[in-house]
Amino acid sequence: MIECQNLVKIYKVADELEVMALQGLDLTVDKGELMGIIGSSGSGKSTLLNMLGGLDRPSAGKLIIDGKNLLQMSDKALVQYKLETVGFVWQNNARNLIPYLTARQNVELPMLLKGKRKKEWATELLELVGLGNRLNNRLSELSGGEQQRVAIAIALANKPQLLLADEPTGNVDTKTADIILDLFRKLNRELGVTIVIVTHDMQLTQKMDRVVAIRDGRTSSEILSRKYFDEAIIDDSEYEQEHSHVELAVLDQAGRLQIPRDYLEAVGFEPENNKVQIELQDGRIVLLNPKEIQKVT
Ligand SMILES: Nc1ncnc2c1ncn2[C@@H]1O[C@H](COP(=O)(O)OP(=O)(O)OP(=O)(O)O)[C@@H](O)[C@H]1O
Repeated sequence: MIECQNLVKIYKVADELEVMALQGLDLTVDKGELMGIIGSSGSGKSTLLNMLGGLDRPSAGKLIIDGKNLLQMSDKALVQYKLETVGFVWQNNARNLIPYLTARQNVELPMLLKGKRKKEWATELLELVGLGNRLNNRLSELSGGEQQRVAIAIALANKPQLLLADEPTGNVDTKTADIILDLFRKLNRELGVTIVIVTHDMQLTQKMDRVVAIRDGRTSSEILSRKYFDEAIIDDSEYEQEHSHVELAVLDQAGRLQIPRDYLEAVGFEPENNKVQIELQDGRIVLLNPKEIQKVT
């Protein structure tokens, strides 16, 4: 569904000043997947989501979504892409919602923009997100969690292939966050829509099959649930353990590997020491701290 290769995004902030928000990011997402993206503040998560959603254009690299090349797309095709292929859910749902319209009218709005209002589909969607009894309530009469569910129904109004959510549970309490994530899982299962969720909530990531960590504008590691890992990589039921995850570091096409900082710290690698010794030992690649080797010899 999504193929990002060596994706670069450079923002010009002043005449001579540039920020490289994505620094050659690689990411593949399969059709029908529900996956999470995590990373510290400023790592490039929102930038990536904006690229995937066609809200902004990458500076370089490859970005193919649903067979469409987003780097070569005309402005007109991009407008069509945003309307038809992709749906967005934001942390601040005021971006999607009109308070004086009812829940159903809000869901009908993107359909009207595309050309045709479909009352039954709007009703069906609101039922699907658990708001069948709130169809005719104005948005201002709904709770924060309910409004977020309307926002999800709006994002699905034009039957997108891809649903993107940027911190969708950022403004709700833990219990509501849990309900919203369960809802994403249900929609993923029942509608088959591919879902990418940016979150900093590690509790939520426990419930996802695959989580990709971004550091400094690059994919640094992937955390896979054991179940997903077994199906995707090895077929060994010995590993069956629910809610247990494995972490995979990403090896890019040039053979570069990013090692999580906490791993380096745990074995005493210092940031200023930018070299490790690399050895092949019994079919394993072993990284050694050069300082330790000096001590031994
Ligand atoms: N429109 C912009 N103009 C200039 N710089 C930008 C712009 N948008 C983002 N950046 C910069 O790009 C980098 C990545 O920002 P981004 O918002 O993608 O990070 P993030 O991981 O989503 O952070 P957060 O979790 O705080 O939202 C940051 O250094 C940010 O300052």
